Amino acid sequence: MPRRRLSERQIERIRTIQDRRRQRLADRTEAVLAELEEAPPEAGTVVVRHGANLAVEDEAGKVWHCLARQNIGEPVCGDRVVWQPIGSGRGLVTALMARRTVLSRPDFAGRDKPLAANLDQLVIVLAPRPEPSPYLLDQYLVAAELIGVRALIAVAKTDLVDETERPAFEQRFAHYGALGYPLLWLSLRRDATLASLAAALHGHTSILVGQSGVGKSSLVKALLPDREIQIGRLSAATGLGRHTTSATTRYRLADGSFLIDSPGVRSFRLGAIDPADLARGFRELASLIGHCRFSDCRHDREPDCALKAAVADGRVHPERLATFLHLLGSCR
Ligand SMILES: Nc1nc2c(ncn2[C@@H]2O[C@H](COP(=O)(O)OP(=O)(O)OP(=O)(O)O)[C@@H](O)[C@H]2O)c(=O)[nH]1
Ligand SMILES: [Zn+2]
Repeated sequence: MPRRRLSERQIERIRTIQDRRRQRLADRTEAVLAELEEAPPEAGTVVVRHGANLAVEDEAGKVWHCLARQNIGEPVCGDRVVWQPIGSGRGLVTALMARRTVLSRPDFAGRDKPLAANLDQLVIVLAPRPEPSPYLLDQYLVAAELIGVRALIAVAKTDLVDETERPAFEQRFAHYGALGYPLLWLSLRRDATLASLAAALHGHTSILVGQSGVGKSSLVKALLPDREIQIGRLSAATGLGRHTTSATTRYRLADGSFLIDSPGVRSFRLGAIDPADLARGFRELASLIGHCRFSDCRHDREPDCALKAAVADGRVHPERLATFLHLLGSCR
């Protein structure tokens, strides 16, 4: 079919429509820019991210629905940002401040993907059931050491242990206390106030991690009785909807401390790490590395191994060395 040429009049009309559109866009951009110039940049914290949308809390505690400028990197929950209001309760994030700490998880392609920033405490939850795994606990501790955050061991559901078995059960974790990791014994059945845990969270931005079934959700529920209200406030301020609740979110605890919650992060595992980094992850081993007779000691059957000597005289718990060697094996 031959192509029909547009008449002069039709072309003129299309031009006019395009011009008008262009003008409207220019006016709007100018209005946004004018407002940007008027409103000084402010600091804020990302409470939750949903795709390109961010809920940013300003220094006065008000939440703004923001978009981020494209060239500034990817802000995540907990990030400190510079932003400016751009009218109708919305804001534009113009810069990402340096992160003090960041918790990442490898994505499907094995690349580290940041999940939460600026947290300062990892609360590792375990329980009598499911059976605690020292190997998993050590991996979380290594992660905390490498990220540079405090680690706290919270043993939940302790009511499941008989009084007679209790000393032996507690003894299994005593060496972690000796390493300087605080140990908390919790039971929602016996003491739902969680006073000791609340005290340990005071002044920190914490995150709960641990294997499925140890009671993390129950602890979060008890710590955040107003979680639904906080979610409602966030979605009202941002219009992002309640489906954002499955995203990593920073909640405010009763005393003003923060708890970052994300179902996905709760069971994160240690990603691939460098052997040198691995040694930094074990407090008691870091200073022993390099003191074996052989520089390439595998800490296995070699004579004069500093690590095995430390286990033999009780300075290092055998389970800790076993985890270290197991993880070292997977580094190679
Ligand atoms: N006996 C006892 N059971 C508890 C306690 N706290 C939680 N539970 C139970 O333990 C089970 C697991 O608790 P959750 O809070 O769902 O565990 P979770 O770690 O969040 O599990 P995932 O969501 O799979 O990661 C539930 O049946 C809880 O009711 C407690 O203090 N004592
Ligand atoms: Zn050695």
